[in-house]
Formats: sequence, structure tokens, C-alpha cells
Amino acid sequence: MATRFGDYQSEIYLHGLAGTKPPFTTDLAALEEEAAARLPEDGFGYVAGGAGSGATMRANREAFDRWKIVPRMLAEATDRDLTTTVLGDELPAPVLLAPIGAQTIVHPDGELATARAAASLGLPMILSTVSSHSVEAIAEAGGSRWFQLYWPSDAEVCASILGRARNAGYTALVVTLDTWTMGWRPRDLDRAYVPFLNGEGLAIPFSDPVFRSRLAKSPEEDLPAAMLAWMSMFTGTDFGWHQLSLLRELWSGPIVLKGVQHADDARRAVDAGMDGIVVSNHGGRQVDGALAALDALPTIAGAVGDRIEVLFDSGVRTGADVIKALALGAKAVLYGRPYAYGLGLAGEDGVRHVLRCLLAELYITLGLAGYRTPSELSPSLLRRG
Ligand SMILES: Cc1cc2nc3c(=O)[nH]c(=O)nc-3n(C[C@H](O)[C@H](O)[C@H](O)COP(=O)(O)O)c2cc1C
Ligand SMILES: CCCCCCC(=O)C(=O)O
Repeated sequence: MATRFGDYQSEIYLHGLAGTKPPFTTDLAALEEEAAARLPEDGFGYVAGGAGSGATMRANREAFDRWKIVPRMLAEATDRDLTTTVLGDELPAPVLLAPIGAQTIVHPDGELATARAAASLGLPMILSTVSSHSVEAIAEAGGSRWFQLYWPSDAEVCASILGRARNAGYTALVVTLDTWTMGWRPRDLDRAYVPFLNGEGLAIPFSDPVFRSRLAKSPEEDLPAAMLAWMSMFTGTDFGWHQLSLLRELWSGPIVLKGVQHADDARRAVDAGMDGIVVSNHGGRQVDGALAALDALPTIAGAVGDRIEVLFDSGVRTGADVIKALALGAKAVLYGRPYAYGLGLAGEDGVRHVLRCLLAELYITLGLAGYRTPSELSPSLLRRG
């Protein structure tokens, strides 16, 4: 049954009558400012930062701002339904939670809080390989879950982690291709800060029997050595397209490639028998000067048609942004930094508040633009302006 996400608006107004305000802003475009003022510098800086001068991070937003929605009137859009089927999963809305690593840097509950909030709304969470909690611990939070792979160079460690994810009920695998080494990130470099050096984001390998078998001493006995062992293998640096078949042998469910920015790479994903792609530049955290992800989307969507599921991230902030990405060819979006800010500001409730704001804004804006369902959206509803 379709969910009336717009109800969050009336709920907030009614609570207001009783003297209660939302936990923090409902203006998702302004959330980063509130997080900047209230979160510790290291955690906030790591989440907010981008590669190099930040040009691509800014371009991601500017690309959304260049597209304008042209609303239609008397379109009988009262009765909306955001339900969307992605890779066989029926989602209540075309939104998934993007993989974000080491979430305890912004809140002690980290990914556990995120998983609970996502589950309470029925949205799939994509758990990062560099998570602060194990695949099994997150599975206990319930809800629909996908697993994001940073593809280890040690094939047996890779097989072990994927086996655990599969046994713990993760349905789809998202293989991130754009981050086989960390981009040049001045905001972190200036503070000589990266979460993993503080031991955060290492729960999955540290709880993995095969990874542990590679160590002379356990992580509990010699943390620096265990960290270094993981750093040296956690993304292989010389994989090629032909090796995707290795992952296919290890994973029987759908496989999605994340970080596709060129139509030829999207076609190669189809040829390699992949089930989906995420058009993404990793939120501008990898190649400074790379094109805005939204600008890459229409060409890529056109190149692959319906041969593969096209998902999108990088720069999505508001409900209107979701509409624009869907109109330009995405089936669904991955939502990133904003929920991490919500987590930092108010834990599980903060993530839920951010997601409910996004879904309510999407639901309301879709109707006011004159549309009932995501499948009705096409480029014709947008103008460059
Ligand atoms: C703090 C942080 C950590 C991230 N960690 C991962 C990760 O572990 N795996 C991954 O595939 N993407 C990771 N990403 C990228 C996101 O999945 C997503 O592509 C990006 O946040 C989209 O940009 P946006 O948040 O500006 O919309 C991370 C992003 C941020 C901000
Ligand atoms: C080798 C790069 C590790 C990055 C891990 C987290 C991430 O994806 C991000 O910070 O962005």
C-alpha cells in the first residue's frame, strides 16, 4: 500500500500547536550549515570534505540548480504513490541510503542508528565495507539491506566477507569502482585525519576469521599492524573489467557497479552482465574537476536504456532534486551526506527526521508539479534555466 509521506508535514504543524518543534531544520539544503555549527570538527570535516579545490562537489549542486521544474495544473495528482521496484525489491520510495563508512565518527551508534531509522521507513540501507559495525550486527537491526564492497585484493578475504553478507541477508551487492585509492582531500590532509587511523570503520575485517588468519597477532593485541594489513588489501588496485566474473562467482544476487561516469563504462557494465550501475562521482570526493554526476546521467541512461538498472547519487539534497534525477533517467537515488548530518545531530531520530523530510518534500513536490508516480517523470518536465 502506498505511504502518504506528506503526513510528516501535518505532524510537524500539529506538534507545533502543542509547543514541540522538529529536532533540527527541515530545510535539507541548509542542513550542512547546522551540522557545521554543532558537530565535532574531525567528523564533520571528513563528511563534508571533497577532493582538491571542491570544484566537483560544487558542480554537483550547480547541476541540480540549473534544471527547473515546470509544474502542470489540474493534473489530478492528489493520490500519489512513490512505490518503486529496484532490482526486484519493492521500495516505498525511489530512495536508498548511500554507503557511508565509519559512521561512529559523527555519532557513537553509527550505522546501527542509521539501519534502525532506514528500517523504520522501509528504505534499503547500503552498508559500507568500511563500517563501524559488522554485517551481522547491522542485520539485527532488520530492514532491507544491500552490501557495498571495497573489493579486497586477497581473494579469500573477499569471499569470506561476501559469504558473511549473504548469510546475514544482504540482497544486492554494490561494488564501488571509483575509490580504489583515496582522492586528494585537503580538508582531512590539513588535519592529518582519516577515521581508519583511529580504528574506526574496521569492524567487518576485524570480525572476519579469514582476515584474522592473515595476522601474526590479533587486532586486539596489535591494532596498528592489523590496520596496516587491512589498508594494504582492502581495495585491490589493479582489477580490470574481466575480473568482474570473479565477483559473479561469489555473489548469486544482483550486482551493481557504483561510480560510473562515462557511457562507455556503462555499456561495459551491461556487457559484463551486471544488473545495475550507480551514476556517481562519490560526492566529489575523488576526482576534483570531474563533471557533475547529474550532467553525466542523461547520456548514460540513454546509452544503456532498460538493459540495466540506473541509480544515481552525488548532490541529491531535496525532494525536488530526487524528481530531477528521476526525470533525467535514474530509477532511484542514493541519499548520502544529509543523513550523516542527521545522525551526527540526533542519532537514530536525526536520521529518521532527515529521511522523513526528504520523503515528505518529494511526495508534496511531485504532486504540486502535477505527477502521481515516479514512472511518469521524464525530461519533458524540466527546463534548463
Ligand atoms: C563520509 C563519507 C563516507 C563515504 N563512504 C563510502 C563508502 O564507504 N563506500 C562507498 O561506496 N561510498 C562512500 N561514500 C560515497 C557515498 O556513497 C555517495 O556516493 C556520496 O555521498 C554522494 O554524494 P552526496 O552525499 O554529496 O550526495 C562516502 C561519502 C561520504 C560523504
Ligand atoms: C581507499 C579509500 C577509502 C575511502 C573509504 C570511505 C569513503 O568511501 C570515503 O571517505 O569517501
